[in-house]
Amino acid sequence: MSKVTVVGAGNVGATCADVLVKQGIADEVVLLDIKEGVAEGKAMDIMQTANILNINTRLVGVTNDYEMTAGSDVVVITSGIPRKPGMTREELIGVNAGIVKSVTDQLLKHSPNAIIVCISNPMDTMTYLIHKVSGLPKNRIIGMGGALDSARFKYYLSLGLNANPNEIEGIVIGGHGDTTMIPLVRYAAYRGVPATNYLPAEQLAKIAADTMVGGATLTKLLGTSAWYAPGAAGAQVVKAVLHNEKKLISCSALLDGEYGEKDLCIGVPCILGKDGIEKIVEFDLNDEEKDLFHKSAEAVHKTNAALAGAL
Ligand SMILES: NC(=O)C1=CN([C@@H]2O[C@H](COP(=O)(O)OP(=O)(O)OC[C@H]3O[C@@H](n4cnc5c(N)ncnc54)[C@H](O)[C@@H]3O)[C@@H](O)[C@H]2O)C=CC1
Ligand SMILES: O=C([O-])CC(=O)C(=O)O
Repeated sequence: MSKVTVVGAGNVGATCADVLVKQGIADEVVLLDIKEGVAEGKAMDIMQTANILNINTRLVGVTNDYEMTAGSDVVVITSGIPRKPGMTREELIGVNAGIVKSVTDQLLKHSPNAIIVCISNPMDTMTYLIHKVSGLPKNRIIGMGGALDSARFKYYLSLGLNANPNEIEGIVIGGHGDTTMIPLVRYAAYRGVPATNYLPAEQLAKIAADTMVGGATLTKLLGTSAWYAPGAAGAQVVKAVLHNEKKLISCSALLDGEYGEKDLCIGVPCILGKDGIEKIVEFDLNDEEKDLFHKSAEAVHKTNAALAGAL
């Protein structure tokens, strides 16, 4: 029996729970929110599709009842405020650090062996905060950002190539921020053939730039940040762990010398399996990519410094 808890029954959390249930990724899912009745209502609505869609997963919604989350194999943290148009993710740190810290403490009391997936923003810094407050081994804390950013990169590449997104390779590393993401254009490919063979450099540069501000673009259109792809990307990470898939997915991981950086969480290619982050894969970066990675790491360190009060 596999059990997953999703904290935060807002746009991202409810979508993640919905995908977990509809794809039958876990046997049991608990959706928890602090707002009275919201998680119960969303769980009820989702479960009323059970007969229509032939769902076998059991989903329950609870208001702040951590006893119900006990024994979870994976816990997903989406609680916290989203940004509004014109804001950066980093501006959310003041409110979200306190929420993420208290949620982590309560989750681990009831599921001491769980693998944690952090989605709340600013995600790299919230993932780092979870390391600091929990002291868990580094394989057990996964930041979800690169999975989404890579999906957006492949989406924009598919538009440029006029191709099926499922036949495209693309990965984004670095921080999950408007200016810190690094779409690795050199490694983008269509059916194994480098995208650089098909598209001119200026068009690839535009695809990379659109990917970097992918979240901001949606926030401007929607008035709040996106949820369908973020929720699905969260579920993709949960699935890789629960099903021991050994998939390579870009995730925010605690670095200890990899890519020449340490003491921060930032997006890098990770092999995900039953132990969480089972391996960090070091891609061969050229000088320009290395420089971008170090600049991205510097920016993430700077955001982490603002955590001082919360630790
Ligand atoms: N890492 C990523 O790729 C992405 C991260 N995000 C982030 O995810 C977070 C959630 O976004 P949305 O779902 O759109 O926001 P939302 O406002 O729709 O939902 C957040 C939920 O968290 C709940 N909450 C607040 N404090 C809580 C607590 N202490 N315990 C339990 N629940 C609590 C709220 O009641 C609310 O229902 C934001 O910080 C957003 O920036 C969003 C999209 C992608
Ligand atoms: O843009 C935001 O604030 C939410 C997020 O992280 C994303 O959609 O990439």
